[in-house]
Amino acid sequence: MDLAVEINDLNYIYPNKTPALTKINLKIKKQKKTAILGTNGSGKTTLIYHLNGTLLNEDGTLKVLDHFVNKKNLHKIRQIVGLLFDNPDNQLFSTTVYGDIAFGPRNLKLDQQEVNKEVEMAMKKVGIEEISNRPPYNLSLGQKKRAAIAGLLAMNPQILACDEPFSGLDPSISKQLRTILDDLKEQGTTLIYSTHDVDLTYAWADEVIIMKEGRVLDSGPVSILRDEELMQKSGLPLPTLARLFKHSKFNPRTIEEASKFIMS
Ligand SMILES: Nc1ncnc2c1ncn2[C@@H]1O[C@H](COP(=O)(O)OP(=O)(O)OP(=O)(O)O)[C@@H](O)[C@H]1O
Repeated sequence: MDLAVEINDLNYIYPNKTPALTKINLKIKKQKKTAILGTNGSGKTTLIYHLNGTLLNEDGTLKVLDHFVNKKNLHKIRQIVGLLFDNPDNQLFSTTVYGDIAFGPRNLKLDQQEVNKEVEMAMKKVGIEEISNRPPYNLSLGQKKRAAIAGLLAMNPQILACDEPFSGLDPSISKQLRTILDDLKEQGTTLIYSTHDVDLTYAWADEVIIMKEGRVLDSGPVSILRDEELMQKSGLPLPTLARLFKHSKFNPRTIEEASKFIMS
């Protein structure tokens, strides 16, 4: 199996002694959309922050594309894993969108022409060319998220780890962002995102990791979200379509699939 991330016996306790992750063992596949799903406080963000070394494990091991995540490796790890923060204001600091996206390539000491090329490519992938000269602080949330993603894409990460990427977005902007992320996956990027949205995950993700109180309850293909006992343990509801089609031999994951079934 081609692995993007491999985690063995990872524990993490915050400095104030809150245990946030306990005995995490996980394998996350390459070039898939993997959701980290759990109720508030279940450890999703803490886990995502470990993927690029924003938080460093105290014991256990974490590897991304066969590189150990540790203090010595951080430069390499952050080229491999782009981390999208929940709040894009924590990611956008320049006076223009262009400046923010150019920050990473400039740090890599690329010449101006190469920087321009990376920035233009990244802006094109998320469709924000027209706001290149705007200051990030007065953009809409959807624009800020796209600008922050472009900043990550300019570094050509193989893995994109997104903390609650869809929170606060209206349905149409959320859909637009999913299309952008789908295109990135098509181009070979591995996507890992945290969420507590079971319906969105059931419809969109390939794989799911279910967290509860800092532990992994279960992981596997999204079909595990149909397991009532598991979902009850997780504190999350069954996906609406799984509930509706509980007694059917069909398992539609999207409204489109469900309506095809109903009309047939
Ligand atoms: N900086 C911190 N210092 C101390 N404890 C923290 C810190 N950040 C998170 N925690 C605690 O760690 C545990 C896991 O929190 P985490 O933010 O990872 O959960 P989450 O699943 O992402 O929650 P949410 O969905 O609400 O964002 C919680 O008990 C939380 O209170």
